[in-house]
Amino acid sequence: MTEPHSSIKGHLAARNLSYSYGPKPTLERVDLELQPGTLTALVGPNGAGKSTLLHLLHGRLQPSGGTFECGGSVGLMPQRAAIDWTFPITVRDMVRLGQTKSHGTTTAETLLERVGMGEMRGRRLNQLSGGQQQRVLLARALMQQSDVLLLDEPCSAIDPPSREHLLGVMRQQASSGQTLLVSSHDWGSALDSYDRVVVLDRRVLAAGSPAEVRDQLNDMACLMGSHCCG
Ligand SMILES: Nc1ncnc2c1ncn2[C@@H]1O[C@H](COP(=O)(O)OP(=O)(O)OP(=O)(O)O)[C@@H](O)[C@H]1O
Repeated sequence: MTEPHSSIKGHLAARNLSYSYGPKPTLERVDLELQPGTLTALVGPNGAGKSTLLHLLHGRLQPSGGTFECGGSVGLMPQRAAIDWTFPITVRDMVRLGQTKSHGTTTAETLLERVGMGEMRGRRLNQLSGGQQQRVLLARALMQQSDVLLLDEPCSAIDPPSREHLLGVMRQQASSGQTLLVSSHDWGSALDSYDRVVVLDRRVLAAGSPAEVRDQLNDMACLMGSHCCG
């Protein structure tokens, strides 16, 4: 007998998902499928609805239409701007706040080492640079040990070596079976860091491997009369 998708750990499927903050729809009939152990980029212009989609999938917002199902737990790494960095705690305590399982098998120290912040575990949050804040947020998100992890712009405002480091950590997570969906402003060859890419602008405009998505967008631009396809 075929196993229903929703019971497969780390599988997530959304069908016709819609959401509006006001009279104008923010998301319209979004379909999305994430396979276990994959790293997917969610890209689109400012205001495309990327954060809104992540909050729907995390259960913080209720969809106005459509359904989604997920096999297992869902964690979220919020945008850096959503955090009060003046809160008077250390880096290590901040990461520990991510622990949602009472018998978690990983420690804040281990995760801080993985994101390259081991030596800064005793620092106060208000002493961190933007890139260091992103590393701490990733470590805190990994503390949740969720089956699916949604990351809201984890690579914004960081230097290229830090981006490579964080993407390397995300890739290791996917290799060990976690499903990751990463909202990003990456474009061009930077998309090749991901297994799959979903392009969102209120609706899903394209989805597939990085090469397939580039082709789909090129075809669309050609249909609209742009000169992109040479
Ligand atoms: N709490 C809110 N109340 C009303 N409108 C909102 C709210 N949050 C977001 N919006 C609007 O919904 C739309 C989608 O916003 P969202 O933050 O999901 O987009 P995004 O793709 O993540 O953008 P960015 O890349 O700039 O972070 C935008 O027009 C935004 O102004």
